Amino acid sequence: MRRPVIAGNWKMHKTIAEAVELAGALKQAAAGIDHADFIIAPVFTALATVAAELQGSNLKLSGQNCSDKSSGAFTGEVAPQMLLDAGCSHVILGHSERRQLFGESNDLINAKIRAALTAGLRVIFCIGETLAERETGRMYDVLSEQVTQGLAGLSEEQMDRVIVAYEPVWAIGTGKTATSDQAEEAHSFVRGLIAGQFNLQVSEQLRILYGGSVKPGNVDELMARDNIDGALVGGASLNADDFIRIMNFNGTN
Ligand SMILES: O=C[C@H](O)COP(=O)(O)O
Repeated sequence: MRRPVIAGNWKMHKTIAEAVELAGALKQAAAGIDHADFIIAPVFTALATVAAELQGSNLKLSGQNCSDKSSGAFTGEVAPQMLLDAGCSHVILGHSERRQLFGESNDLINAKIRAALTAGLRVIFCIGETLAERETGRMYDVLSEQVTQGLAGLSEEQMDRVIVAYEPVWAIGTGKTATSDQAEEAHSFVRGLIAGQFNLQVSEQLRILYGGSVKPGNVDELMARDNIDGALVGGASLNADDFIRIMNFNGTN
């Protein structure tokens, strides 16, 4: 049985004060629920302050990105060790916005994943096809490349600290969610890839989250599917009521 994960990616939103207020509300809500792991990913500048707010909470803290280097003359970068230092247990890597807007390649994402795992972080590794890739029948090739190259060289022990998030790019921030059938099909394909690249046990233990316009109104249906182990939520994670409803999903698989 895989323990579900509900993660909120706050992207480039919220001041430190706003982040602490939202984290405080979520901390209170999370205290009463034990059916999943809960993770929030505020902006870098709010991490340490939010970490202090989350003391004693079952809500975990994540960075939204990190460098593949541990220190040095890399202006504007943040090392994995620095995320740990700020109170993070997780980091999101390979998000489609990083791939598309900042030109991150599968190789760079692989280097970041290795660096993050070596430092002791857990990784939420994002993959997903664009609409053009889906419509031209390249979806499976794209997912296959992202998984194979992104997770190249990782050990079984390291895979224990990796969560995959399948986020079809066409569903992110568009209000257009993949149907639960489309998501289940992609998740099942990804689990098969992991079985081939590692082994059956690693693939059975891997938690695969769905991301892309997850809302209070569709989370239960998604969470009810066999291969959907959680959600990576963008827009709806910025509102306490919406995210608390998502944390309280009803689906069973
Ligand atoms: O990381 C989260 C995803 O990009 C989903 O964002 P969204 O829920 O706003 O579609």
